[in-house]
Amino acid sequence: MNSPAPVITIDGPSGSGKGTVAGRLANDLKWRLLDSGALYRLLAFAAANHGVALENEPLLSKLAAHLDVQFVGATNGKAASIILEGDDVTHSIRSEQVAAGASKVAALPAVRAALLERQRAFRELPGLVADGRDMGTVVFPDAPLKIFLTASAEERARRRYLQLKAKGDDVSLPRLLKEIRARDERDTQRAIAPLKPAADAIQLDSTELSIEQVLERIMSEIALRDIAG
Ligand SMILES: Nc1ncnc2c1ncn2[C@@H]1O[C@H](COP(=O)(O)OP(=O)(O)O)[C@@H](O)[C@H]1O
Ligand SMILES: Nc1ccn([C@H]2C[C@H](O)[C@@H](COP(=O)(O)OP(=O)(O)O)O2)c(=O)n1
Repeated sequence: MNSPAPVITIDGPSGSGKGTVAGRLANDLKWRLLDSGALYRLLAFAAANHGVALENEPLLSKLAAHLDVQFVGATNGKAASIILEGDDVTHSIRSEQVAAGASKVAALPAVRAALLERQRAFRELPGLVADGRDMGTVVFPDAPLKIFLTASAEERARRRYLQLKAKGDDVSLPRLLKEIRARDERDTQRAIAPLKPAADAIQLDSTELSIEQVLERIMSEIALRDIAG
């Protein structure tokens, strides 16, 4: 039997650098990229469009199963654009309001079940880099390399502040810190697939590391395991 495509999972809380690092790795390795958080964001966004309450588990899981989404130009690195039901939502799903909604719908077991196979379908040769909360624990438990990326809440809020400000958003640092803490709490305390490191994950605290230093550490783990050809 052929062995499955290798997967590198990068899990961790908001602002730890998962998306940036996953995108860079996928680009360098020429592997596929799964931004699993985008799926939960898209669902929260679609729910708002269709007037579906964020607590309505049966309807949300139906919506999740039939989510009409295209990741355009996503051969490697980040998707150039994300199209939901024909509309370009690449930027609109990145607000903290949508993120809070994503964190709410993500706590519903039927929603997670509806999105599971869609996520696993991203696993293709030569390999996949997957970022999220439960990539190493639930979606790809057999991944040969699992990273759990963290940073202090203050540093993560500071990074998000700079990121949103650079986009021209009207943001407040104390409010972002509060929102990040609320999301951390919801994501770590939920009963299903909570945010936590897999038993075999390598934990990296990026508070005092640059993006390049985080990448170097991960590249050395890849080399140790000989998983990227
Ligand atoms: N190690 C780091 N040092 C400084 N800034 C970082 C670091 N990692 C990521 N960033 C920046 O922080 C912001 C959030 O990073 P992102 O990758 O979106 O985090 P996540 O996907 O974990 O929420 C981005 O603007 C990114 O450039
Ligand atoms: N694998 C995943 C990915 C995201 N989620 C949920 C929980 C998160 O707070 C939201 C948004 O995730 P996303 O990774 O886009 O958020 P950040 O970029 O880290 O701020 O979705 C999840 O439950 N499981």
